[in-house]
Amino acid sequence: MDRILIRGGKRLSGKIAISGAKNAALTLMPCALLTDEPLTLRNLPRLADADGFGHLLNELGASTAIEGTRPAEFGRVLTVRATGLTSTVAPYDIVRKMRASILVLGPLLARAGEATVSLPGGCAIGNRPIDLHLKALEALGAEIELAAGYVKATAPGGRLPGGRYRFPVVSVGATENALMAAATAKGTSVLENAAREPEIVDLCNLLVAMGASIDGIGSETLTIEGRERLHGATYSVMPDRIEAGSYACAAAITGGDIELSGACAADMRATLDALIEAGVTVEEKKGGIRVAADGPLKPITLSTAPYPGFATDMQAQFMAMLCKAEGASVLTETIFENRYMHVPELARMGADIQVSGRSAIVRGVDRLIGAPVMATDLRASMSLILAGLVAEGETQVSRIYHLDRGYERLEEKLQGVGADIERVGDG
Ligand SMILES: CC(=O)N[C@H]1[C@@H](OP(=O)(O)OP(=O)(O)OC[C@H]2O[C@@H](n3ccc(=O)[nH]c3=O)[C@H](O)[C@@H]2O)O[C@H](CO)[C@@H](O)[C@@H]1O
Ligand SMILES: C=C(OP(=O)(O)O)C(=O)O
Repeated sequence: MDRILIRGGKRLSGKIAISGAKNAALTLMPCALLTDEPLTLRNLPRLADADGFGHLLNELGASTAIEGTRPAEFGRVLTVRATGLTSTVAPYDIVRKMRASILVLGPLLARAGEATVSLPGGCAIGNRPIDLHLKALEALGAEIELAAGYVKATAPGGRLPGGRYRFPVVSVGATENALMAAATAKGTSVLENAAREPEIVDLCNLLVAMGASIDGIGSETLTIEGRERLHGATYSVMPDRIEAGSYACAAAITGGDIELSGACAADMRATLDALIEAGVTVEEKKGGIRVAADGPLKPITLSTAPYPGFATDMQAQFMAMLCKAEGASVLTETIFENRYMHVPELARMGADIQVSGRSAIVRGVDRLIGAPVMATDLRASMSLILAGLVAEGETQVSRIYHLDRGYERLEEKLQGVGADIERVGDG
């Protein structure tokens, strides 16, 4: 299996092109199931998860064609044609590898009046239930049965009537499923306490481009007037705010100066505010964001929260960065119960982190030392890369398939700003 080797200690400077967002791409791709016309997505990131989602769409009978596969290109253009569906089943083997597969539930139900999707189960970062996805779909009129590890959802008479649902807690995935299901319902649907993440706004904008009627985009109340049918569209995936935030942490931890080209500051205020609080310079420029650090980092206190709060997907990277702050920081993870798996790996590199329940005290250390470490999930993996960039000696990160799910050509981008990093195989 491939590993990433990093020889730490280089100050990073230069420009990194930010890719299309994984978490947007994986909610835009299932929209192709809502129409028999082609859906073209530009700026699709070259990621294992986007490819995996393409396979799932193929499994359901949609064709997928990708352009822009020249190695030098970052964004790709994907066209999905779901002219006729041949299956409404998302099987266990696909769903267990990629949790985002659950996002075909709403669109299949809307398009075909039925969907059978494997229950995703837990994953390394926590339990991750889907009860709210199911409750929201029931409120829109779906009948739901659970059997043999699968959810079977049906729209009585073939089309959902639509309805009102108030989410008891903010759920990104459940809001996405409900939005897609409501887009072609017979009547009007109202989703209250909906997630407001920029990826939800991206989804709403695509649905509107396909002919949907959605009011309240970007707010916690979404009103969707169901349309008889949606049409095809051409749409660009938004820039990845988590990838941009991760490279911002790379600039900060190495005392570097990086321009994140294509990053959208408005989508990542909480991350930028936290960087500024940690003593990092953040400059919003036309077409990107410059992040630079020339003094010691300051300790900060952070708590993850739904958008516009500080993203859970940035917690691990900040934890690595704060290992180099002068003093003790406190991080609290409120979204997932088990998102501290990077802590023992960072400790192997000399980090001083004490976890107590949902909070972690990170005491800054003078030196991190390179070591063999193991990636456990996507953002945990990135925290190990960040620590490796500043550690003395060599860090070897194994199980990097996690990174390939969410960071397009990571080592190439980091090499481009001066990091000593490479991917090596076992052989
Ligand atoms: C609000 C939030 O930050 N969501 C994050 C979550 O989205 P993702 O869509 O995976 O998770 P949700 O937003 O649905 O989960 C938010 C919270 O609600 C709970 N829950 C969710 C669904 C459900 O049916 N029942 C239930 O109890 C979850 O356990 C969690 O505590 O992980 C993604 C990947 O890391 C992030 O990009 C999202 O920003
Ligand atoms: C955990 C993440 O993604 P997923 O929900 O695809 O596992 C993430 O993007 O940080």
